[in-house]
Amino acid sequence: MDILTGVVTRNMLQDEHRRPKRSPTSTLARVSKSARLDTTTSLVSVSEDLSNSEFSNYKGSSCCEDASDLGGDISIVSSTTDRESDVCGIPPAWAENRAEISCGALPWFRAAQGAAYQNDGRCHGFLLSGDGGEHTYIDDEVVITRIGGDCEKKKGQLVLRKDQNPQGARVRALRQLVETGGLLRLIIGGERHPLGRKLPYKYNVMGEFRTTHIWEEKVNGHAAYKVRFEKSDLSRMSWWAKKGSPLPLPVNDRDFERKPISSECTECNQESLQVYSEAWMCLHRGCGQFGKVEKDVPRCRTFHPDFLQCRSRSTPSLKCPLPLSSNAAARKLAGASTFNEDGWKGIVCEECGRCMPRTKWAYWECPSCGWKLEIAPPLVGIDRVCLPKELEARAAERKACPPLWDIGWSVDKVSLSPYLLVTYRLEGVGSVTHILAGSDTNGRPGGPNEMFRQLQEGELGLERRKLGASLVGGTLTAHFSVNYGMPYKFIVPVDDHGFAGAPDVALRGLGRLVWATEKAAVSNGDRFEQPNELLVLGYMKGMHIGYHDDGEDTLGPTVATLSLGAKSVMRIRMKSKYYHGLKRKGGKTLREEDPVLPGCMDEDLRRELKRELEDGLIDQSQYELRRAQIREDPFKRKTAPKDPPRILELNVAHGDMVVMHGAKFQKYYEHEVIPDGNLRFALTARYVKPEMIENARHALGQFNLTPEQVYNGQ
Ligand SMILES: O=C(O)CCC(=O)C(=O)O
Ligand SMILES: [Fe+2]
Repeated sequence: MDILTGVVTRNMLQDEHRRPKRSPTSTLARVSKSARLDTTTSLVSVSEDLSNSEFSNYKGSSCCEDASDLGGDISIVSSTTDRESDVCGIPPAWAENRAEISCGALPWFRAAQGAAYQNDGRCHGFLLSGDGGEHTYIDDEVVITRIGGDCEKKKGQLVLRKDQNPQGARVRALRQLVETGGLLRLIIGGERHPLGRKLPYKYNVMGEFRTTHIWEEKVNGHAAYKVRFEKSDLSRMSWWAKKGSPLPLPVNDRDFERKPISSECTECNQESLQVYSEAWMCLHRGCGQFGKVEKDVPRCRTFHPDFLQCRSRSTPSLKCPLPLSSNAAARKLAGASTFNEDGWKGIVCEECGRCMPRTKWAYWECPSCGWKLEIAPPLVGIDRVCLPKELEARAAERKACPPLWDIGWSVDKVSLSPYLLVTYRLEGVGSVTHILAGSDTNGRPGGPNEMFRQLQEGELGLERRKLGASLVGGTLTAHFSVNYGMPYKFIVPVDDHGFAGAPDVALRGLGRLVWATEKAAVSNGDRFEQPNELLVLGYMKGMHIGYHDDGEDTLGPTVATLSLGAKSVMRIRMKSKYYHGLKRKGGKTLREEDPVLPGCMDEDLRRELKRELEDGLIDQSQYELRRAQIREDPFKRKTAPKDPPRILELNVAHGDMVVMHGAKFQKYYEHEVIPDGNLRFALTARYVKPEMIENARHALGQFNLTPEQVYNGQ
C-alpha cells in the first residue's frame, strides 16, 4: 500500500490474514427483535462462497465502508484489529474518548458535547450513545433514535423536561436533510452504546446515512422528536453487522416500492405514519389525539416492519459535503505555515484509523500504533507575526493600559529605561508589573527577536496535556507546554527536564525573568526569591490559556512571564467566589472567609458589616444572617452580572514581561491570555518551594547562567 497516495492494491485486498474470520453463513436472516412480526424480512441473502461474492471487493477485513467509500481522504485504514468484537468488520475511524472524536480529526463532528454536530444550519454528524436509552433501535441498515437535547438527568437516565422546540436548530437541520435527501455520518459509542454487540472501539464511525423521517412522539408527557436514518450504500455489508451475518440482499433484488403505512387522523385530518406495530397514532402535537392509542393496546415498543424495511434508492452522486477526515488539510501544511488552526486539529491515523489530536509540537503521533505525520515547520520570522509598526515602536512610545477598575497604578519611563514600567497595585493583595519592551531592546543580540527564532529551531519537547478538570474526559489544553527546572503541577515525573540540559534559549529566558522578578519583588518592598522553574508555552493560531491562577501551594508569590512572538491580551479578574462571596457560583452558601476586595459585589455593605463584626457590635450568627440578607437582594436583581468584571486588560507585545506578585493575588484573582496571531511563546518563571518537593528532584532546579544568559535590563 502506498501510504501517500492511498492506493490499496488488489493483493492487499486479498491478503488472507486481513479477512475477517467468518463462520459459515447462516441461511436464516437475523430477524431483529422489533421486526419479529415479519418473518419474510428482505434482509436475507445467502452466499456460502465468499470468494465469488461482493465480499472480495471490500478492503481488508472491513467488509464494508472504508475511508474512500466515505468520501474520505485518508490513505488507508488498516484492516486488522486485535480487539475482541462481535461484529464482522472495523470502522473507518474510531476514538477512545469523546475528546478524541471531536478533536477536529473528523471535520463533520466537532461537537465537544451533545449528539449532533451542525454547521451553517446543516447537520453533518450524529452520535448514537447510551443516552438514547430504550428509544434507540439499530440494525445493519437502519437507525431510529431520539434527537436528544432538552433533557435532564434523573437517576442516571436522561429524561425530557419539556416539549422540544420545532424550530430548534437540531430539528431544523435534520428536517432539512429529510427534505433535500442530503447525507450525514453516524458514530456509535460511549459507555452504554445502543447496539447490543461488542464493538471494536469506544467510539466508532458507522458511515454515511440519509435521514428519511423525523417525527414527534409523546415521551413522558412531552412532545419529543425522533429520527430515522438509513444507510446510504445498501450494496455493502455494514461493518457493525454481527459476525456471521448473511450478506445484504443485492440492490437489484430489493423492493424499493415498500413504503410505511400512512393514515389520516380523524381529528386533525393530517397524515401520520404507522411507526409501531402495536398501533397507529397521530404524530401531530397540536392534535387532541396526539400520541393516543386505544386503551387495551400494549405499550408501543416494536417498530412496524414496513417502517423498518422500506428503503430509498441510493443516489450515487450524493456524498457528504465534508471529507471523512481532516488529513488532507493537515498534509497541505507541509512546507506552509504549520501554525494556523489546521495545525493543531486532529487527524485520523492512516494505519489504524484512530482519531488523534495533535499533542506534539512538530508532528502527529498515533497513541495506539505509533504512526506519525511529521511536517517540517518553516521558520517563521518575527516580521510574520508582528506588524512593522509594532516592531518599530520604542518602549517609551508605547501606551500603558489603564486599569478597568479603580485601583492604583503608575507609569514610569525612567526606572527600567529603556523599558516602560507600568505598575498596578491591589491594596493588601499584591501587584501586577507590566514591563513594556520596544525596538530598543528586542533586536539586540540574544534578545527577543533571536529567542523567537531559537524557540522554533530547538527541540523543546512542547506537548499538549490533559486538562485536569474538564466536563469532557480526555480534553487537552489549548496550548503546548514543557517544563524546565523544578517539577511543576501537571507535569508527570518522566517529563522532568532539569536546567542542566535545558536549551540556551530557555536559560536566556530564565535570566531575563530572574531580573524582572527581582525588580517587581523589590519595588513591592518584599524579599526576592530567585525562580527555579520555567514553563514554556507555545501557542499556534487560535490557541489560548483560559482563566486560571498560579497559586498552587508549592509556589512562591511571584510569577514572571516573558512574551515572544504574536501579541496577546492578558485579562485579570477577581475569582467569582470572592466577587459574589459565595462558596459556589450560582449557589446559595456564603463563604466563611469574605475578604471584601475592592470592586467586589455589594462592597460597601459587606465591608460595613465586617467592621461591625470586628468591632464586636454583632456576633457571628448576626453577621451571617445580615450577609445572607445583603446577598439576597442583589441576586434577585436581574442585572446581577454572571461573571466578575475584569480589573485589568493588558496588551502584551513581543518582548514584554508581566510579573504578578503576591500569594493573595493568586488566591483572589485569576488570569487568562488570548494570543492574537500565528505563533506565540510564553516563558514563565516561578519559585517552587523545595520543601514541598522530594529531595531527589531538587537538583533539577539548580542552574548556573553564563554571562550572556544573565540579564541586566539592557
Ligand atoms: O501565555 C501567557 O502569557 C501566560 C501563561 C500563564 O498564565 C501560565 O503559564 O500560567
Ligand atoms: Fe498563569
